[in-house]
Parts: sequence; C-alpha cells; structure tokens
Amino acid sequence: MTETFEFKLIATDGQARRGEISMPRGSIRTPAFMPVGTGGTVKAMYMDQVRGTGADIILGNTYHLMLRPGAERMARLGGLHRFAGWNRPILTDSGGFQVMSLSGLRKLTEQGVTFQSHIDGSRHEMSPERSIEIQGLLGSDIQMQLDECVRLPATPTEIERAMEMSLRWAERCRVAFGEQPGKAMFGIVQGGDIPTLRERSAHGLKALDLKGYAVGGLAVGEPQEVMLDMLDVTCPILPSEKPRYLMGVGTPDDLLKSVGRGIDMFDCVMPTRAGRHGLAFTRHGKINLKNARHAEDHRPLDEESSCPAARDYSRAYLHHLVRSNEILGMMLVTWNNLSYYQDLMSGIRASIEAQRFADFSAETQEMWARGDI
Ligand SMILES: Cc1ccc(CCc2c3nc[nH]c3cc3c(=O)[nH]c(N)nc23)cc1
Repeated sequence: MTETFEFKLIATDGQARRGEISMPRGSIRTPAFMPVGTGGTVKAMYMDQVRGTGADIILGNTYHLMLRPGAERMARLGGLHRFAGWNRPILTDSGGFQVMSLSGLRKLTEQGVTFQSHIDGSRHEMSPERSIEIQGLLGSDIQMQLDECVRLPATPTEIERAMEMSLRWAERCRVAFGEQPGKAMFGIVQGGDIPTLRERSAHGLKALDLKGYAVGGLAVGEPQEVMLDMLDVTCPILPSEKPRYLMGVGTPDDLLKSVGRGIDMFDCVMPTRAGRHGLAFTRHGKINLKNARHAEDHRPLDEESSCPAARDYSRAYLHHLVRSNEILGMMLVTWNNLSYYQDLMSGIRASIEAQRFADFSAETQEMWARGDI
C-alpha cells in the first residue's frame, strides 16, 4: 500500500511502454484498458466479474453522477467506491465532454459551462473548480481537468480558442486540486488535428508538472490515421516518466497502434456497448451474433478463453439470446468482450517485456484478418 501516486516504467520496446501505476487503492498494470462505468455500474456486469476479467481500474462519470444521485449525496453515502462496490482505483472524467454531448441549453464562458440536465431539465453550473470539487466528493482517485473538446471537423480558430481555454482551465484545476498525495489530477491535451496547436497544448500542460497527461479531442469522428498522426506529434513532447491516457479509444486495432506510439491507458465504451448489441470481439476478429449463420453453430466463441462466456456457451445459444433480446445475451457478450480486451492488454504487456511487441501486433492483426474460423 503506497500513500502516493507513483508511475514506474518497467520496459520499453520502441515507443511502446510497459509500466505500473501504484496508488493507495491498488496498482494499475500498463498499458491498461479501463472499462467505462459511467453511472457507477459497468453495464450488465457485476463488479467482481469486472475484476475477474483483469481490470485494475474503472471509469466513473462526473456529469452523470452529479445529476443522479448527486455529488454531495454520494459523499454522504461514503463515496463511489463503497456505493458501487469497487475498492480499486477509479478515474473520473471532468464532465465537460458529456455536458457538450448530452445536456441541453448549454452556455460556455471563461468561467465554466452552464447547462440543463438531460434527466430533469434542472440548471447546473460546472466550473473547473466545481468539477474538481465534485470529483473529490465522489472519491475519485484520478481526476481529469475540465476541458473543452471540439468535435472534428472544426476551424483552426475554433480549435485554438478551445485549446487555449482548456490550458487556462488546467491551471485552475491544478490550484483547486491542491496537494492530494495518493491521488492524481491529469491534464488533457487538446488542439484538434492541428500539429502546432497540439504541440502548444502539450508544452503548456508539461509546464504545470502534472502527475499524468491525457490526449483528448480525438475519437470524435476523425479517421484513424489523423488520430495516429496526432499521437506522433503529442507523445514525444509529454514527459516519459508520466502516464499517458488516450481518451475514448478504441477498437482493438486502435489499441495496438496507439500503444506502439507511446500510450499507456485507454477507455472506450466499445466492448460494453457492442456487447449489448450482440457484437462479440474475439481473437479471430468481430462476430455479429445476430447473423443467421450462427443459428446452428455449436462451437463456443473461443474454447481457449478463460472466460466462461467465451468458452461454455454455443454460438447458437448466444445467437438465440441476442435475437430474442434476452438480458442474459447482453450479460454474456459484454463479459466476453471485456475479457477479450483485457486478454489483449495482457498480451501487449507481456510482448513489451519480451521485446517482441511488433511481432505480437502483427500476429494479432493477422488473426483478425484471417477472420472467424
Ligand atoms: C465514464 C467515462 C466515459 C468517457 C470518457 C472519455 C470521454 C472523452 C472522449 N471520448 C471520446 N473522445 C473523447 C475526448 C475527450 C476529451 O477530449 N476530453 C474529455 N474530458 N473526455 C473525452 C471518460 C469517462
């Protein structure tokens, strides 16, 4: 048990990094995939099942939880860890991204953002200071700065304005966060798809000497190669001794290519959302279980998997559950998908330690391409 936040680099292989973050509530093996638990639940999963897939940390969401059940109420209930039954680290987003994508009647100023709840229409104000306060009330271990993420495509003027304001908000969040030894506040690099603005943002945040750095403003509709180009610009500027978190990413292919460009942490709704729609991620690639070709396929998704959902149920049964919109269908395919994502991260970590990440990456992509045997 450490009372501090420490990131240790264990091995590197090219730009890929194998590390470990030590925190009071537990350690995080990197590169890490962080399941999204927006409203205090990883949808269709029990928390001990989430841990069983190999997750070291989950995500919670300031926007959703401040609206329901409320930040002060969450604090009175003992915080998000006790509320949701997850005693390991939790990372919370600052809420700005969700305000811009979910709420109504938004007004964004230097002071912060005011918005209308998508649940009951009530008015709320979120300043950088209030976002950090809410994340503290939730009991978050890794807190994100309040930022403005611009949807692409956007004009250079718009992207620069949002990037500069996000930089000013990072400083306000750093002051509001203060010194909390066992916790961390990460800055978020913005700058859209413009290299010079990405460099300005990364250098500006680096000067604040934060405990970790997220790369934001991506996975917002841009082509994969634009995302990867922005990583090539941004990662070399960020301090190598601090963790790097690519927000909202991504598919298994995105994960491989982003690890190869120096990213340590990922979150994405893909495995859980796809699971609820009957889309299974496996070592052989994606399988749409709604497709009639699975109706009499007695094979499991992956007989070599350690996950019961992948090993102990026929594709015919999963096809039936998904077609019938049975709750168990969502549960089993979500379980399979999160297990696959964690198995992929585990393979990535081992390959970096063995100095064979490039081979592992090529072999994995080859398996996907060969498709569903
Ligand atoms: C619970 C939870 C859900 C989702 C997220 C990440 C949400 C997310 C993005 N998702 C895709 N692209 C994204 C970009 C940004 C961004 O630039 N800034 C912030 N604060 N969040 C982002 C964090 C926590």
